[in-house]
Amino acid sequence: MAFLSYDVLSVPLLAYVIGNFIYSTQFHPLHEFPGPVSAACSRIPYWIAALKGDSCPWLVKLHARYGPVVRFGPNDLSYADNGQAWKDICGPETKGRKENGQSAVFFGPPKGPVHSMITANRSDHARVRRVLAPAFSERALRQQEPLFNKYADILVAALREEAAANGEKGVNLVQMFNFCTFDIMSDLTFGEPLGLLEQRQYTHWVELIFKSITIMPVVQVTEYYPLLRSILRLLEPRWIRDTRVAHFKHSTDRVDARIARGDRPGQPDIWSLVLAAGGKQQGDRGMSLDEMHANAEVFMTAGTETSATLLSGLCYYLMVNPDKMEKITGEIRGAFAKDDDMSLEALVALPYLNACIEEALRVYPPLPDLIPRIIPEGGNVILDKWIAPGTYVAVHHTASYRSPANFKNPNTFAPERWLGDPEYKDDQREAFHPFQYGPRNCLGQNMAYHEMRLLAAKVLFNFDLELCAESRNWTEQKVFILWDKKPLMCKLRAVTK
Ligand code: HEM
Repeated sequence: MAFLSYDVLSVPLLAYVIGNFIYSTQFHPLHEFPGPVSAACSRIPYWIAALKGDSCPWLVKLHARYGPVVRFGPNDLSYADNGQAWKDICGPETKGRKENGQSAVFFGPPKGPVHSMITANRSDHARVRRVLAPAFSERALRQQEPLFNKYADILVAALREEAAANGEKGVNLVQMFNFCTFDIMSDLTFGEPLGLLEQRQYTHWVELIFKSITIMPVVQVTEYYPLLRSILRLLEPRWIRDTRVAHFKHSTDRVDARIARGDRPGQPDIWSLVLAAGGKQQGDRGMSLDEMHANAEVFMTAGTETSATLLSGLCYYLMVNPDKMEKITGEIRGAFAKDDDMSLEALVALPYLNACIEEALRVYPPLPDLIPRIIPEGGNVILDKWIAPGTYVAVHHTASYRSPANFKNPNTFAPERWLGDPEYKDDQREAFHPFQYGPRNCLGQNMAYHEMRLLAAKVLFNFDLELCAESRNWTEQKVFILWDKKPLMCKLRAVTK
């Protein structure tokens, strides 16, 4: 009897496996694209890598083996070409071509009643982006300069205290940069800091932001399989739902309080610039209060950890490349007599600082993996090949930036490649888009550059940095959408001027 039931179950299962194998590898619209057979038949190999935090090196290896286009799941293509794929995948809608959509599976369901700009449909995205743009313009950044300076100075003072208190034990730079970028963004989004630099510890709310990012692959698995999603939603313990609601409410309450308080004279934040430009109108010219809530959450995740990651990576690569460290500190310390001289404008003019930031974005991009788009109805052409609707397509950041076909000596930290060094004349710069490409690229890109220049310059102006032995292999990290960063321990010695 047991033998019979075994047969009853195993025969259809075997038929499914064989049928799926034949369809996936011979008849599926993507069957001609190279990649592992197991990945063509099932998304499970990708999920295993993603859940272990290994999807990034897994995809880099697949590109090294199969070339610039890899089929890494039944409906999934990853690209690492010399730049055209960015245009074909993330470029704007044109007359004959629809925009590829954002993936709801990748980003998960909205936290509140409406979508943030990240997952909004094309027309809502364009409207919200237009409304928010004045708060991220060069003009706005100049008005916000005193705020950036204030936190940069608090960071330097906090580092001085930590260095004095910890001596040879070292200071965790990852944490200090996170404290600073969260304080800055909270001031810009809620009109008040979180006080992290002051208290030198994360609040529960910030810890939950980090946790919600690391569980993203789990959310993605459940979003990918609708039945699994429905079952898990039914089984979800009440406390998880309550925590999610409370977390979102924490930021909506803060936005509401900020709006009720009104503007702080002479201290423009994001909302004062948006509201001054007529932002909070209903209809097609403004954004609703729900949208303000949803996008405040985005600013607090997209605009904090990313810049802190780059700054940590930059310091690490400089510490392990003493010749580059000497050049950059020479440039910064030679250009300014005192901290107050470091204006955002003056820092734009430092070539080596800017080249080091660019190179750190290449070797340690804050979003190292891929952000997929979905091919819309009717299909789209990518790299001269028609791709069927419903396919997930993405450019892989790390595979593109570490490809020897795109960058000479790809694993070497060489800021000189951004300064016209003839050795790097054949580098494929069009492949490099750490802030993504097209109408949904990073809205905060200019802000990020100014912030990173300022914080890097202030730290390197005031301190000599030395890597602690325990952080020697710091870049060996897992990736759960973002780098799962270990502490970056380093000894700081105040520079005497
Ligand atoms: C080194 C620092 C940063 C990096 C590498 C970075 C990277 C990115 C990337 C790759 C995207 C595209 C995501 C997608 O395809 O959906 C993005 C979007 C975005 N980023 Fe950044 N970002 C950084 C800093 C910032 C900062 C400081 C802000 C300020 C608030 C910010 C705000 C945003 C926003 C609002 C979006 C969504 C744009 C849209 O959907 O139109 N980012 N960022």
